[in-house]
Amino acid sequence: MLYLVHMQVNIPATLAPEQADRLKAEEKAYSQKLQADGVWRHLWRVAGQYANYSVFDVAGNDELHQTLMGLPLYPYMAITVTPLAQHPSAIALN
Ligand SMILES: O=C(O)CC1=CCC(=O)O1
Repeated sequence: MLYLVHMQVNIPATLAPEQADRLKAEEKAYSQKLQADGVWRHLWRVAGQYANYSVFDVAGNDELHQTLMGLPLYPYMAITVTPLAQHPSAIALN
C-alpha cells in the first residue's frame, strides 16, 4: 500500500545542537536505507519549511506505524498520514 506522509519537524531550541546534529545524521541514514530498499519511495522538502512530503510503500498500517515510530526525529515530528488508492484515470500503475 502507498501512503502520503507529511512530516513537520519541530526541534526545540532547548535540545543541545550536538544532539540535534546526531539525530539528523541518524535520520538521514535511516531514510536512505529505506529509500534504497524501495520502502521510502519519495522524499520531498516543502519549500520554505522544515517539513517534507514522503510516499511510503509498505504492506499496511502496521508496517507504516513501525517505520514512522523508528524515525530518529520522531519525538520532534508532527506527522499526518494519507492512504493512497489507485485513481481510475491514472495511465501509470503506481
Ligand atoms: O528533514 C526532514 O524533513 C526530516 C527527514 C526525513 C528524512 C530525513 O533524512 O530527514
